[in-house]
Amino acid sequence: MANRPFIVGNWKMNGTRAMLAEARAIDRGAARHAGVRVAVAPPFTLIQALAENAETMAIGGQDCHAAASGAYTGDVSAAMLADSGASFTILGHSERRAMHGETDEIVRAKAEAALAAGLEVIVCVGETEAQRDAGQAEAVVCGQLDCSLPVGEGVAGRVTVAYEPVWAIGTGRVPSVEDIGAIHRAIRARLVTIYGEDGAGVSILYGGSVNAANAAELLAADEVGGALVGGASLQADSFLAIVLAAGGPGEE
Ligand SMILES: O=C(CO)COP(=O)(O)O
Repeated sequence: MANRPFIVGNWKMNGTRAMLAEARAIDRGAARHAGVRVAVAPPFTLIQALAENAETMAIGGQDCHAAASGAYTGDVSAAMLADSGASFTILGHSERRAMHGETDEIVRAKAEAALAAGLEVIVCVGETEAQRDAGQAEAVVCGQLDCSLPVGEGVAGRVTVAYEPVWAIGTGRVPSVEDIGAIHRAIRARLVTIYGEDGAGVSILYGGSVNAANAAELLAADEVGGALVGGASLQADSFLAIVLAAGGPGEE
């Protein structure tokens, strides 16, 4: 059976307790669209408050440390995320790869730690504009999959891949539906190489300037199993419009 469409809001470094009402509105909307799996990844400081109030949506982190505990000032472990009520974490976002020097190897170590703590993982991959212009998008993305995905028995069922072309994040620019389909097909083929037949069941999300107006078209591209949404996830209205586009009419 195909997975439910998966729509994930990545709040990045946005949100204080003033956002709790918005989160509640998203959760109520998620309850009306049971055909869609809805999740929000707020900053660490809001995970517990959102998780305590969420009835339908899943709550996750945006990163975790690879170690279980220790002298890592400012970091948060996967077990701490789980303890706060998170059920998943995003890993290897391009902003962390670029601004925090996260390599594929670091992302894989974090993913292994997250799985060990009982979390699901959303592993992000994506090429820069220069890499796309050089015709390397597919090779870059497949290399990231090869080296940053966790592997092992039963792992594929707890992994989601998010394809986020770096040049489409926060820019309002999106690849053509054909280009999204082509790279998602390549990702699917690579997932099958990595995970065998279990790779066919891994959800692949598209991320990068997804909004209420373009969601239906982007979500219809080949092998797109949902969306990882930044800016448009910060308001319940625009985020729920994307959820609606993913699942068709709800009960409203
Ligand atoms: O990076 C993203 C989600 O992880 C995408 O961000 P935007 O939707 O703001 O482009």
